[in-house]
Order: sequence, then C-alpha cells, then structure tokens
Amino acid sequence: MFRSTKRARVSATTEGPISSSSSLIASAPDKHALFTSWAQDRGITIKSAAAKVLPGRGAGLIATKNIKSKSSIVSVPSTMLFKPDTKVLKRHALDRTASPQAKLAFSLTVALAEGNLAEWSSTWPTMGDFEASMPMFWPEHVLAHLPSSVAAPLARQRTDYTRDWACVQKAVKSLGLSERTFGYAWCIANSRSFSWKGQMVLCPWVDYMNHAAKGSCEVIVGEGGFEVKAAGDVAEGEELTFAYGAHSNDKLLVHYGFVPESTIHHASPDDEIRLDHVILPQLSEHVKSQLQDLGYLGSYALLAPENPCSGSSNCSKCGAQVWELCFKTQVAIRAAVLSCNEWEYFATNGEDLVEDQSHAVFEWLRPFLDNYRLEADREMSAINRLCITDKEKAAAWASLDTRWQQTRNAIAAHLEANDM
Ligand SMILES: C[S@@+](CC[C@H](N)C(=O)[O-])C[C@H]1O[C@@H](n2cnc3c(N)ncnc32)[C@H](O)[C@@H]1O
Repeated sequence: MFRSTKRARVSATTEGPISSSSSLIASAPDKHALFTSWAQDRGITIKSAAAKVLPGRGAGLIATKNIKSKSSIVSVPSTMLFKPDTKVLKRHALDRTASPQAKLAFSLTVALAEGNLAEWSSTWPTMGDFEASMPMFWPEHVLAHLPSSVAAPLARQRTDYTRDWACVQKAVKSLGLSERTFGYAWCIANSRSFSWKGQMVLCPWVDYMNHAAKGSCEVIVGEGGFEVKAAGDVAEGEELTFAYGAHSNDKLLVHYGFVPESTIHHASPDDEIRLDHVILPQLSEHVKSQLQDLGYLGSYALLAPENPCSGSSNCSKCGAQVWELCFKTQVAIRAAVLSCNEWEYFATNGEDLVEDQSHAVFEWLRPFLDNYRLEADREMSAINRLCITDKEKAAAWASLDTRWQQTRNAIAAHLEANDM
C-alpha cells in the first residue's frame, strides 16, 4: 500500500470536477495514491487492497494479495464519513424541508465550494462523466432509443431531482453557486452514498467499490463506521465488488449510468425485462379494473434465471436457464384468458383450478413478445448506425446497445423454452 507523507495539493475548485473533461484520471495518475495516504493518515485501515482504474468501470478496488473469506479489508471510522452538515442546513432553513439526498448534496456543494475534500473529490468522476453515462442528461435524439422499460425509473429520478432543486435553489443561488454545481453534488450523492443511522452519507475509500450482483465483498455498516469484508476467498488481482442492491439493469442504467455486461448464458440474477408497455395496452378496461382491485395492475416482467450458469454455449445446465414470467404477469394474462372464477382461484392459490394454463398464457403473450423482439432488432440496427456518426455520445449508444441486446436475448430465451 502507498504511504506517501508528501501531500501535493489537488485543486478542487467548484469548476474542477464539473469541467466537461472526463480525463482527470488520466491527467493525474497519482491522485489515487495521494487519496489513499490521506485516508490512512486519518485512521482508515486498508489491508490487501488498492485503487485502480479499470477499463469501462472508472476506478475500482483490486486485491493486492490472496484474501481469505470473511477477512477484513477496509475499515472506516464514522468520524471519516461525510455527513449532511446540520449547521449549514439550519442556516439555510433546509433542515426540515430537504430530502435526505438534497441534504447531502447541498452540504457537499458547500464543502466543495470551500475547497474541502480536495484529495477525496479528485478521485471522483467529473460532470462530463455523469453527462456521458446517465440517461437524465442525454439529449432527445438519444432518449428516442431508450427501451420503454427505462422510462419509468428515469421519470422518477427526474421528479426527485426537480423536487430537490426546487427546495435548495434559493440557498444555492444565495451562495453565488449555479444549478450545475449543485447538480454535480446531487449526482455524487446519487451514485456513491450509503445509508447510515437514518441519513445519506459518503464513505471514503469504500466508495471506490464497483457493483456486482454477486460481489466478492460485503459492506458491513455499524454505529462505529463501515467495514468491508471478503464474502468468500478472493484471489490476488481480483476486483473487490459488492452488490449495490437487487437492482435490474434498467435501474442500474438510470441510477448509476452503467449496464452490467451479460451473455445469453449468464445474466444478472437480479435482472428483469419489464413488460408493462407490452401487456397493458392489450388488456380491456374491464380486466384492468379487476386487476387493480386485487393489486395486480402493472409491474409485469420476465425474470432472469436465479442461478445463471457460467458455462459455454454447449453447457448442459443451460437448458434450465429460462427467463420466467413473474407471478403478477401470470395473474394479469389469466385475467384476459380465463373465466372470472378460474382467474380468482389462480390469483388466490397460485395454481390453476382445473389444469395448468401456462401454455394458454404463453400463446396469448407470444405475438406481443415477438413484436418486442423485432423492436429490439430494429433498435440495435439503428444504434449501430447512429454510433458511427454520433461519436460524441458513444457511451450512451454502447449502454443502449447492451440493454437492447439483453432484452432481445431474454425474450428469445423465453420464447424458445416455451415453444412446444
Ligand atoms: C460508487 S461508484 C464506484 C467507483 C467508480 N467506478 C469511480 O470511478 O469512482 C459507482 C459508479 O461506478 C461505476 N460502476 C459501478 N459498478 C460498475 C460496473 N459493474 N460496471 C461499470 N461501471 C460500474 C458507475 O459509474 C457507478 O455510477
């Protein structure tokens, strides 16, 4: 581990991280070493881990030697957490009105403007990185190619941001700062905060860790601070990751600006392909009101296999890698194809009254899934053309292409498995 006592000052004016350049990492190769020393000097314990720039993932952590399961890798005392600043929030009358994220983002806006956190913030993504990767910043001509399933989480995120900005804008402007400055802090809070004692906080060094559905580590949150432990044995050179939550890839794209890679044989077990826009337009008003009464209107999805295999195309386990319809979808389609009695029996008992109606459900849905698969093909072709002419938005096109491919593969796997 690097332990430099020389402390070069890393400039962090408000315009630093907000500049549209995404090349800070390349231009300051030792900023991770400086930040690591800064963290260790202040009581953060780091064993067998180092920060590294990883292609396509920004910075992350890797194991510097073999680590045994359950070993402690990083521990951060609570005094080192960046917390919402109660005094600052009270001064601006935001202590009661602002959301937890707005409280953290506003406190961070003020700290960054004052030039605090320079060593730490120099390791964060720039505003240019957020603009490139997060759909909330993409222009209309790119958003036109977003899968419909991403629209709902994106709309929720926009509502949250609009509410937070409305709440803090007077205070931000009174400090002579801009919406862009607050927006940057909001994105930092959005993508690298943790929950601690009922508030949103930032945790130095632990915020280097990238996401994996089955991460190599777990992050343990306690009164005294944060600890990262190996979830299993970790080999030297392996990336140290943890699960941000059981998020679908649509949610990861909107919230964190990336789509995890997957293959036909290996999807994230937390992924799902939302089908509301495929199914809801096909249901009559009468059926929709029946579903609404029982709490089954909307949130329809194809669910990823729970135990994906890591095998190749001829892996014998792959026959079991089926994307299944969720229970809500099973209920909704049965409302369209069965009698009222039969449907209510299934909704209540989770099984069909007389004989298994799964095939009838599949036949009802098949043409609509076929259309969605064709839409995915069309979108992938369009995106492949657009990314050649619109190189400026390369990151957005790459994420969209990956997500459409995953959508297509999931539908194809479901159709193939059920086609008898
Ligand atoms: C908590 S930070 C992790 C550190 C971050 N990579 C960095 O450069 O500072 C979360 C961000 O890391 C990136 N990230 C996390 N997990 C990733 C993954 N599995 N693949 C690609 N990018 C990932 C995303 O940009 C996300 O918003």
